[in-house]
Amino acid sequence: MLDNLTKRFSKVFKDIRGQSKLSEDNIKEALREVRLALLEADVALPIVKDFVNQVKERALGKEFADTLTPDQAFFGIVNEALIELMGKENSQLNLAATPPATILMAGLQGAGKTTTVGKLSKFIKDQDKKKKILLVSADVYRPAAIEQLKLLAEQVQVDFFPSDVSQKPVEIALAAQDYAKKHFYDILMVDTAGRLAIDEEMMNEIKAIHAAIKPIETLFVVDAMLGQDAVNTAQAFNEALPLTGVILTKMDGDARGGAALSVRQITGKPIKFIGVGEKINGLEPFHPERIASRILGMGDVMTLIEDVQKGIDEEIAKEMAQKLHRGKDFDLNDFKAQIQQMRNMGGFENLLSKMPGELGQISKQIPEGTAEKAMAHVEAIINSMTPKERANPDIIKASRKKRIAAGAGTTVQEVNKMLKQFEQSQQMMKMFSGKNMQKLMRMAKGMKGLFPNMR
Ligand SMILES: Nc1nc2c(ncn2[C@@H]2O[C@H](COP(=O)(O)OP(=O)(O)OP(=O)(O)O)[C@@H](O)[C@H]2O)c(=O)[nH]1
Repeated sequence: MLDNLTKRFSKVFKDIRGQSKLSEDNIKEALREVRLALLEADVALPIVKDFVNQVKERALGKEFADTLTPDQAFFGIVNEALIELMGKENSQLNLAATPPATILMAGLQGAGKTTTVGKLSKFIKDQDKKKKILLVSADVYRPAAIEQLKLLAEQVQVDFFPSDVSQKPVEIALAAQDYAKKHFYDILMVDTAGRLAIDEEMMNEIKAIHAAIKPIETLFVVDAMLGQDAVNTAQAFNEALPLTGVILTKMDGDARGGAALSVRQITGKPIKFIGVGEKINGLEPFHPERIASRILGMGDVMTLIEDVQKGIDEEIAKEMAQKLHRGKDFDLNDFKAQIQQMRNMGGFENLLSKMPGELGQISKQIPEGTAEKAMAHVEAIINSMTPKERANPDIIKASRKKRIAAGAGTTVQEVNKMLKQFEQSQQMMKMFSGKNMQKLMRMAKGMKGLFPNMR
């Protein structure tokens, strides 16, 4: 996803690195790279021009904090401009209607509409299991489409309102809405027929459905891989129907990213979700700042954290199973290795402070150097133990504790405190092991490339 853009943008900041300040002359090449990156991504020329001008104006017109190097300042400007281009913040699904909150899905054939109805039902259910959802297909031209939706409804365990090809689309939608009202559904999702291209008949049909059921959300589903074409069809639909949002599908296959960058600017409507795979859980809310972060090679830290959080239970379960299997616990040798790895990534505080959002804020509350000092202290104590003691701290007797303390230049109390803390942190350290560690390493590498001054 967005690989080409990320590669292109990695070149942008190289020329500025090492400069003492930003000037018209030394940002020229970087601006040219930004322009090329966006054009290659299939962003429309007027948007590209506007974007480059804005970045230029901001780069030359602002005083920056002394703590920022010019490349960091330029990076910040580009990041901000990308986020604004994509609509600043995540635009959530609006379900604030007298039930049922009706969602109408529109789009061309093969865009991924039906699949997205299934994914969206799962997304809503995952957030609130109690939500009662009803799905209906008004696609009377393809019996297979009705069947496909029925199967999806079974898969995500939501209800399905049957329809058949002899009925009129508006009648189907109205009957489903009536049924949903009478049976107290929270949400009704109406899937509609797609065509190969925009034609008047299809537009009239969907306009009639829209007028009849008055949906709270009218979502346009479009294949991101179509680039500018995706944006143009979204615009055409938007002129015929008051869209409330766009869902870009197949972002997993879209290395260019042009649609994600231009939909908001051209249609004025937010991208609410992106499709990132064929599977039923392949749907993510669209967060402009996270996408900007990916484009700029920073990885998607927030989604990474969510993944890590989601992964904890699984990790602990796996670790427990392995422990039972080999009869070995996470020991001080592992603990020391983890501290070392953390240091290789630039240190715990450093990592934390480079993370955007809430985590970045947390780092400001920790007095500088505290975490690093504590880690160094712990490491010194571990270093003065024998390998056997590290593997099994329980064998450490009082006399040995004295010598360990002396070896590390500390007291027995400190050794005891550290052993207690170690016990408590065993669970936490597992979070930074295996798969999660690899993810964090990748993220840290991305940051190091952009901030060469980082420790
Ligand atoms: N890789 C990938 N494939 C997707 C995504 N979303 C949908 N697809 C695939 O795109 C194809 C078309 O999806 P459908 O849901 O059948 O498309 P549709 O818009 O309902 O098509 P019609 O019913 O013909 O209008 C299917 O093979 C889906 O698996 C996505 O986010 N990523």
